[in-house]
Amino acid sequence: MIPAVQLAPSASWFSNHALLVVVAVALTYCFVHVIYNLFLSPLSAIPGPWYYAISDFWMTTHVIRLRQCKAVQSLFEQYGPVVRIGPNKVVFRDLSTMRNVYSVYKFDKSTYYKSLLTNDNDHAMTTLDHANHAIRRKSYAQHYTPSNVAQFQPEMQEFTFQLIHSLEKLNGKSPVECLALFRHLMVDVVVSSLFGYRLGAVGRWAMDVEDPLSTAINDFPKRGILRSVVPAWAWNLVCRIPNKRWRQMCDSDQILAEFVSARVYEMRAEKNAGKLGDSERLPMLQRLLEYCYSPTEQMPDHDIISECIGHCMAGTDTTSTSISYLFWELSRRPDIMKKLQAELDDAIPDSKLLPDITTLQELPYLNAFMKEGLRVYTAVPSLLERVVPSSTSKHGPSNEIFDMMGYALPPGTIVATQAWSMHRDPVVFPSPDSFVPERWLESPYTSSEELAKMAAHMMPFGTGTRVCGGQNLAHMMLRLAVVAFVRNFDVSAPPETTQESMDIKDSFVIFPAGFECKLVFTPRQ
Ligand code: HEM
Repeated sequence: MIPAVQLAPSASWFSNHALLVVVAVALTYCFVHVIYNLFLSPLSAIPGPWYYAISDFWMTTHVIRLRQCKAVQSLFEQYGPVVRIGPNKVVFRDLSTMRNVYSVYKFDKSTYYKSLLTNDNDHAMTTLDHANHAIRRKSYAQHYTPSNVAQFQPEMQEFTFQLIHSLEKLNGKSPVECLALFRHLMVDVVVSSLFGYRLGAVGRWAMDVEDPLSTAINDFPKRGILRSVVPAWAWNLVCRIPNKRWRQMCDSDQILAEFVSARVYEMRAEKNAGKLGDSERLPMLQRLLEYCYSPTEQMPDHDIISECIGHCMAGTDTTSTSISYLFWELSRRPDIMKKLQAELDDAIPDSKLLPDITTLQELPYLNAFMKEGLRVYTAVPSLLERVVPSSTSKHGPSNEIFDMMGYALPPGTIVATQAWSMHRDPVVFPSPDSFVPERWLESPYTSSEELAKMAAHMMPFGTGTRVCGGQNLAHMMLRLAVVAFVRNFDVSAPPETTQESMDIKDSFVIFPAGFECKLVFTPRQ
């Protein structure tokens, strides 16, 4: 017979009460965590709801409900310009802090941006630290200078008028879904500027034939969200669900990578064969193929591929959603439409022949409309997260504390502001929720100082060293699309497009609550 093993009295107590012990340790941990975050953390003096200070859970509920930027805005309205929204996260709405964080001290980005990786690899937007980003940015910066972007005007106009001709055939008889319409336009424009390649997405849209690349670009962010919530082991199973549309969404990253890789290998082959021209109008890819990180290190192909996918993603839905919202606004504001049409009829005698962009940049009411459009409907209204560094001194690490409007923030604190709130500060923009292009026109009621103050608060393309790389291209396409469409069409909303269906939702970029923006474009008499 095997003798029974006698446990020491204390060991047997623990084994009998194991669950109790675990619960007690967990409760003590939670208690210490709560007490620390509420009373002892260096951030505890910062205003904000107490429950936000102890957990990121509360802000996550707004993220899931696709209303983070509105939630942050109401916290500013309640608690003032600095608010603690998590145990380690502080948001601000203040011009000089914005300059310090993004432009003067150039804080590194937070790890949030890793959720935007393409091809499982970094591109400029996801490169967190300032030094590595500077090397990445140099690879493409020349491509988007205003003068270089202006060289791509002929294609931009051609694709825009291709759309206009297709819509003229519809003769205003049925609504068109603008998000898809302008996505196809932007896919053609971006692909042409990146690769010098004519994709024909607009042509396919006109023939009601699916363009797989445009679909993949639309699917890619949804895939990213799904991928981040499904455990890695389950992802392969999820992707095997036998539904064609579903599989297409799961494969969107592969579709994009295959398309871009094909362009890279094609152009590299041409380069090796000495067949690449040296014209002044280079596609961005040609610049990347020639770019070196250091005198001995060329930019590798996998970085070139993810950089190009990054630009396809960053440039397409942002611009097409902005254009869609501008037309939605015009569909319900005939007063603005009339003023725009009057100015454009005057400046553009032949509706099918647009003048050079420099002429279109000098039209005062159009300029005011574009600024107000970017203020109210910026496609990226979201928190642009940065991390307080170990030192803001140029003389190296010193563990000094960053002073944000009187609050001392230790290194590692995540700080951010958002365009949604900078653009809706009622002191700078009276009646901030109203769409008023006239606020941008100098008048007896608006001084040049007020105009300068409004301009300084605008950050539709971000701000500082990480500002949108393609903003000149975006500005140009927004303007060309508005001018060409307003000159040629009247626009109205069908009954299914309503204030509710167009309510702005955000998941870093914006989209309408109804996931579509149907409008009717009727050729002008
Ligand atoms: C209305 C249209 C657009 C808006 C509102 C927009 C907005 C933004 C914003 C806010 C950022 C900065 C993100 C941050 O600081 O975290 C950004 C970055 C970027 N955008 Fe855009 N964007 C637009 C169009 C475009 C276009 C057309 C392209 C190129 C084809 C583009 C390429 C990029 C790139 C490459 C970056 C990363 C910049 C870097 O870190 O070097 N964007 N964009």
